[in-house]
Amino acid sequence: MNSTQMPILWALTLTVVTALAGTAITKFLRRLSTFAIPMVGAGTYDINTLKGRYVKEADVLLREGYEKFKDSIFQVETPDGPRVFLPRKLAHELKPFNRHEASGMKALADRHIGQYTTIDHESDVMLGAIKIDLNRNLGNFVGDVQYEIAHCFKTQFPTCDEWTPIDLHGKLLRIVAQASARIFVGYPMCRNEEWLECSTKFALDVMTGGEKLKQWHPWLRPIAQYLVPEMTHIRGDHQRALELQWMQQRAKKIGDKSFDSKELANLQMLTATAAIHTTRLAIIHALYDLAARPEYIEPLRREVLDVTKDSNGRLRKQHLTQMRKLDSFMKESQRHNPPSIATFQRKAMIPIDLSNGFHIPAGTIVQCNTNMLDEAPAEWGDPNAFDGFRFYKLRSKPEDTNKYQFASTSYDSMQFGFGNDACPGRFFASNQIKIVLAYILSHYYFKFEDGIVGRPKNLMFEVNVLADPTVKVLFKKMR
Ligand code: HEM
Repeated sequence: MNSTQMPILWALTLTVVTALAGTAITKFLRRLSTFAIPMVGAGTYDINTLKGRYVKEADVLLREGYEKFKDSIFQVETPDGPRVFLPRKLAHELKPFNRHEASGMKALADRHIGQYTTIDHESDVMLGAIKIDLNRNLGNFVGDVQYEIAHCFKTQFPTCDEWTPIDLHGKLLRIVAQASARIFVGYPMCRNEEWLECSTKFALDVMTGGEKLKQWHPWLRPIAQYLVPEMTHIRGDHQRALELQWMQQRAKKIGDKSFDSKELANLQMLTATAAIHTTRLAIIHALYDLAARPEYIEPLRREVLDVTKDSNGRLRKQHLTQMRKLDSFMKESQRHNPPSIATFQRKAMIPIDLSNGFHIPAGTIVQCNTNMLDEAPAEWGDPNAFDGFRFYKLRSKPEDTNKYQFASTSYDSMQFGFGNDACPGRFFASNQIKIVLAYILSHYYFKFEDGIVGRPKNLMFEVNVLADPTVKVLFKKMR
């Protein structure tokens, strides 16, 4: 062997030894992170089958866990290691812990290796921007959002003079991104193609980049991140977001100097990401539910036209409040098609002891099994049926008129999470969804393309519920 080959040999040996040591340590840590609680499917399937099942059919797996272990804690094998699922009732016990003790953001960041994908943020600036700047001004935004949505339909949608198949996933991504940007970054930036592209692609880059980087051993990730193209895209997205102002203004207002402008740009991207994909998906689910149950279309159209009859179609905040049937339909659609079947995810930042004696060590991620439809209160009626006016009827009692709204969270409605750290953007989302649906109901007829019978089955990616992107809905403009 000559002298030039020696360093290569050493490097190779070192890499192999590092990888072997890393694997052994990972296995050891994995054993430590396994809890003395039942594992769904253990004894029936091998570990790889269980991981695969979690990716493709977590809904079936969690149902099995629920039926077998009912009110007890169980764990599920996932590609990231075992995950602890709490029965919904234990959400009450985690509620008193603040975000620095049980953090939803840290749970999300862990899932997508946020230290690399740049989503590891626990930020009062971002929450203030949403809870204060956005939520206190919702009424002022309605007109602008309606205008932007109308502009999008005119410029982005085909004319639909005849029945025209529409790829809702693509079209609504653009519409929701632009309508949200109208408020987040203002006009004319909301029509800036570069911003729209980076705010819509960021989430995908985070998810895909995170999954690719996870294939590398944790010790090699600091270097491997430069080999994953999505990571390069993420850095580019941040650079572009740097030009924007919203978060800078909020940080200035509260005198917070701990964030440099790069981090503020990151928060801007995070907010857009949290807003766009969730809102778009809720609209698609509602449209699929409407196309599958066309008997709801006319009553909802009537409601939209009735509440706006004195304003020439121009929407104001109180009109959205008056759309109670639409609100109910949206909530029922979300009950059947939640964004995730395991909301209320928290990473314990301190050790937490539950009343049943279960000890959650610091660093553990727990989540609640929140989508068992049959756990609904008896007064809600048949829990498994799709009743688009279920919540409209429940609100008819004077004392319940402000309950059961799309954006209300409760122990029985955890689709937006639960407690102090439930989704802060839900009121904004509720308005955006109503404005888009009201626009569609008052301008288009729509139905599924021929051959689609009933409600298309959703797809699962882990605990996330996705609407089938291959389904086309036909649109025809009203005359
Ligand atoms: C239909 C649309 C939406 C759905 C289904 C949704 C759902 C959720 C859920 C389930 C959570 C976790 C809550 C918890 O763990 O308790 C969450 C958190 C969050 N959402 Fe939303 N969301 C939506 C729209 C939005 C919008 C429009 C924004 C921004 C304007 C937004 C910003 C956030 C943020 C910043 C958090 C983290 C909150 C925290 O850690 O305290 N979301 N969302």
